[in-house]
Amino acid sequence: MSVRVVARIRPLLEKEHGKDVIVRADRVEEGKPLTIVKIPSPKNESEEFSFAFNGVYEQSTTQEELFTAEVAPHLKALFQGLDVTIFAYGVTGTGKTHTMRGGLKLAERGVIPRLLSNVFRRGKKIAKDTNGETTVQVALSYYEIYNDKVFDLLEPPENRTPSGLPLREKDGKTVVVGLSERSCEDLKDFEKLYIEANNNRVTASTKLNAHSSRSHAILRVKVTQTAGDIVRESTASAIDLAGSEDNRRTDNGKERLIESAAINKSLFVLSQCIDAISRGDKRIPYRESKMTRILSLGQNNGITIMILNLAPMRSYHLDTLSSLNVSSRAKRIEVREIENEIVFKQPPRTNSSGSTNIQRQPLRPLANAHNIHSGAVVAAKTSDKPVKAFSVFTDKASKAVAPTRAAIPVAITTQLRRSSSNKRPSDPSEQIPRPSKLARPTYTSLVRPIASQLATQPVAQPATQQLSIFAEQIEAMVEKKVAEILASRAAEAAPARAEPAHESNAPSETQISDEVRRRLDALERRIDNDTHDGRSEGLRFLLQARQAKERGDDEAALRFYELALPSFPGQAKLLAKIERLRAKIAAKKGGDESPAPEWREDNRKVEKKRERMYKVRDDAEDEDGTEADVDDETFVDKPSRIKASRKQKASGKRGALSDMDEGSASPRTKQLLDIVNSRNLALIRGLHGFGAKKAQDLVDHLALKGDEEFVGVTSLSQLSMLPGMGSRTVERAYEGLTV
Ligand SMILES: Nc1ncnc2c1ncn2[C@@H]1O[C@H](COP(=O)(O)OP(=O)(O)OP(=O)(O)O)[C@@H](O)[C@H]1O
Repeated sequence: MSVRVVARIRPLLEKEHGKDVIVRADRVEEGKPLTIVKIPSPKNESEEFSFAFNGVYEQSTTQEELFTAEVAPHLKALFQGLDVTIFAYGVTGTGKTHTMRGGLKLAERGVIPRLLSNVFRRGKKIAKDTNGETTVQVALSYYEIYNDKVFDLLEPPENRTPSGLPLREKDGKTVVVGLSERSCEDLKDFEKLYIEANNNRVTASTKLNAHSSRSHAILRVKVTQTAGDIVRESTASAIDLAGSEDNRRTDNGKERLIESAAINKSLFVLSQCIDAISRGDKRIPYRESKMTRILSLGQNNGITIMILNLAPMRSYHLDTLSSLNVSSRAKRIEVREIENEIVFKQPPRTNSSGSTNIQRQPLRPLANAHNIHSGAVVAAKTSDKPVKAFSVFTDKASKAVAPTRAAIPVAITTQLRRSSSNKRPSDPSEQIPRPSKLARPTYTSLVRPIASQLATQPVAQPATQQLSIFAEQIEAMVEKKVAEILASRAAEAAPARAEPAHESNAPSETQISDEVRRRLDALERRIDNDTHDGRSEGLRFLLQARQAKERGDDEAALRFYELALPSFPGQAKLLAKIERLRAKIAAKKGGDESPAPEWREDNRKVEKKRERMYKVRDDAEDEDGTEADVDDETFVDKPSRIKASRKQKASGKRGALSDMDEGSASPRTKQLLDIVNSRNLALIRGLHGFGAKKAQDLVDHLALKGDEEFVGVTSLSQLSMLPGMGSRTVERAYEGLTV
């Protein structure tokens, strides 16, 4: 089945009454359901573009109608073991959150509460119909992707680590490591959890939406049906994507602008993925943003429903065209529907009642299952369909041919019809001419003028090559534009910020926490840069344990230390920590009101540790043998990698960089620094040894520096000291440059 894409046009809000409405729903012919969205051409009002969808919902559509038509029919499949994904896509302020979450009143409740209500009802019915032989358990996880970092919404914000939770591929699915999961008994349970969790979500008021979501929110509802020792598990995912926005219209301040850049970038990657799939490319750029990795459009086995939210007014004209363009292509993604395997319970399953369930229960292979559909089986059964996990309906002739620009779905006016030889026969809705001329989905409207400029330039290269250059150019230009805007805003704000110097020499609270955060960030980046083996995962747990201890949350700290143990088996120091924490927690639970001597000792240690952290020494060494920050690393590698690299830095390595800096007039040094200071993502990514992440981190870091009196990176040594850099990286970049 292809991804089902439906469009929902929201009504005018009170303040919008009297505005010019330009988007309307239509049907292929009288008596048929609404499947077309019509919108005038921005260049010529008398021309109208038509976009075909699997369903179109008018302004008057209620929450219940949408749910009943689009989501309810898939509940049966969910209980049959299929995963179901529903996501809302669209420009900011078009009604995504309204559609997914909705209001508190019964009639206004959105897809998510209705989905849960139906899941509980169906679960109860199954238990009743089987006289309790089959039990149905529901567990939730809920997280957001904010500035391309994953944060658990079921945990309080103060538990967040600066770089968020890591992702990992497991059994062909992307999982968030360290995500908590809560079991949910009934709708009341869910509502309490959901409302609380939504308070943790990052939202803010922007000029275009008073309650704009600044993150992508992903709710996963795991349904586990157990009958004797047979367990069937499936997941419904409901995703409320943040909206793309035109920063010329938002008047966004710096923070909103950075968020906006992250949102627009991830949505741009999503549109690139959709394009790549619909072109039949081998390489789909999922990995370029966390959101697309998680969404894995077209790669998830199961049912996917994309709801495109639209605002009907003229003020959204170009944004609406852009999202119509992307979504109408998404319709062509084909997904295999494969049930999750049934699992035979061997040792009794420990189900997810705890607050931390690190990863999905692995599905064990089942030799004698009669109702497993493996990909191959399904493909064999449907021999006329491609074996790939996703594919695009294309004309035979175009299959072997490299896609050209003309092969990409294009918009044409209703007056123009395809010639019969050009028709796409496989999809009836394709009888509706597809729109063209429009700029391809753009990263943000910041780029639109650039994009249209590029789009109208004569095409000299082969079309495929030109498309990729086009995307890269857009990306590079947007990065540059965002950096420029940030820089100019920072420059404007600078005089206003100039304040009298602090009278005391003591660092302020914010300075301190910034410094601590920077160090934690640096450690986390190192973890991120490590390969995703057990060791880096272990390190991450150690980091989380340490942060939990800092907060005084010993139980969480213990949990994380225990989770780290498999990565560092038999480590005496780690075991000792775990023992100490267990004893401490047991003593606490024993109702001992006055702190035990051990407690007091620990508190003193925590105090000491805080003092040390606040001093923000570079050499975070453990002087007195008590638990210090780097303790956790010292039992990871002996001798500590950090110590070794510091020594290196202090001696030879730093010397090498200083040598390169010596001739700061040296063209190569200058060239490298120029590239860095350009903050141009594409250029920085081109440096030897810089991957996408490292380049992005550097650009982000430099953007944040806009706050300070920062003139740019002036030496290679300085560059090597920036978070995530290091002397080796800088040397490699330097050596890789040809002047
Ligand atoms: N179908 C609808 N009926 C009534 N009001 C709606 C509808 N859709 C959206 N709205 C209203 O429009 C406003 C914007 O909607 P919403 O916050 O859901 O947009 P959004 O797409 O999630 O925006 P963002 O991406 O900025 O988070 C809200 O006040 C919401 O209540």
